[in-house]
Amino acid sequence: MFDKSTWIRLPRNVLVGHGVLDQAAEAIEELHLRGQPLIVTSPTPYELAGERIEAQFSSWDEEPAVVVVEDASFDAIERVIQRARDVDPGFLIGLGGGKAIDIAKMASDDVGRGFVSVPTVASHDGIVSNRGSVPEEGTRHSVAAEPPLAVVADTEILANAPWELTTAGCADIISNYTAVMDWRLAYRLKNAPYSQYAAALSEMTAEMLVGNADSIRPSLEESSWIVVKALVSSGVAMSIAGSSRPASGAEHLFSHQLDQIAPGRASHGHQVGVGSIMTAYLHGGENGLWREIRNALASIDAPTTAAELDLEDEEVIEALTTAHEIRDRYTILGDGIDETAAREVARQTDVI
Ligand SMILES: NC(=O)C1=CN([C@@H]2O[C@H](COP(=O)(O)OP(=O)(O)OC[C@H]3O[C@@H](n4cnc5c(N)ncnc54)[C@H](OP(=O)(O)O)[C@@H]3O)[C@@H](O)[C@H]2O)C=CC1
Ligand SMILES: O=C(CO)COP(=O)(O)O
Ligand SMILES: [Zn+2]
Repeated sequence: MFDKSTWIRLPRNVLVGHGVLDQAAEAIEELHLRGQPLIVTSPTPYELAGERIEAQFSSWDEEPAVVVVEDASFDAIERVIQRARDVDPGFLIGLGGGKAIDIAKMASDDVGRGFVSVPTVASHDGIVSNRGSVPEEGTRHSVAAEPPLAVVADTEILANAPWELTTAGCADIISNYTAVMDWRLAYRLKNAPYSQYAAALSEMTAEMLVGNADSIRPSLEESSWIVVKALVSSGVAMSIAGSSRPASGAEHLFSHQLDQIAPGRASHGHQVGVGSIMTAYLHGGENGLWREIRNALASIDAPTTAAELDLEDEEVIEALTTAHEIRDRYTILGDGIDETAAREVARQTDVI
């Protein structure tokens, strides 16, 4: 068996636009995928788009099987894997937000079938990436998985999704600035594996999103288009790198730690956005990029303070001082930031 860890695996058909949901089966057929589809979804996306997807397979030999998951958990993945073993599908379709898509992604890996991502929210770059992430007992397990074979992102549906989910997706992209800074630091100081192409793509994606921030407005379909393209691009950067490094640095460690300290309080994207303000400050000090990041987040209505994340100041300090323990990934936090320094950075950046 060859070592596939260095292969670059990307989605082949990426459909982004108004009404493309109705082209899902065509995009799938074009990939020569055969057999019964297994749709993995959650309640709201199923209600919004389930019938339209199912109808497209009515002329196929076998109509789709459907499994609706309520929560993102290992139990839910196990249930989907069991269903997939019973159904023996040709491929899986993840229809929904990060919950349904991650579960479809991880189950498809387990049963050795491809999967197609049909996002109904643009909440983070997991909807197109080669990473799966499932919360369990207050922690989050981030694992390597296969990226989707195709992505079908209907901007009409995405534009009608709750605005906070779209701003979370934007913030996840804006955080690429600091992720790349951390990655370069780790490359220089620790000789961490580094890809110039992936870093440049990730940075450019954040720049383009910030450059288009004025066009990112609630219920404006163009906004969803800009955000999804950025999420796809970020996912591609991760696939080129073979890791989440281009899109996940200390700001993500901070967010993962918050998921343990204050589970369910704020979304992934919003947490990494605030983390990015503080880690940019640590990288650049007074005159750094942190103000630009904060202004970009504020301009798209994303949180920039602990209070806007519904967090106590002390929870932010605890997450900052313990974030380096989350995983073996060198960042600007080094082997840990002490409490006085954490308080200083959070105060200087107006996070607390
Ligand atoms: N792979 C990765 O790299 C990453 C993965 N994640 C994972 O992703 C998950 C979080 O993703 P997120 O997308 O926020 O969560 P969900 O999939 O839970 O979606 C968020 C909410 O939006 C609802 N919803 C979905 N689509 C629509 C729509 N079009 N209109 C109105 N409501 C809608 C869902 O309803 P309902 O529950 O009824 O279906 C849910 O209440 C977590 O499991 C997290 O661990 C997070 C970051 C990165
Ligand atoms: O959220 C991600 C990138 O935006 C994935 O990163 P992690 O590997 O830290 O879960
Ligand atoms: Zn992220």
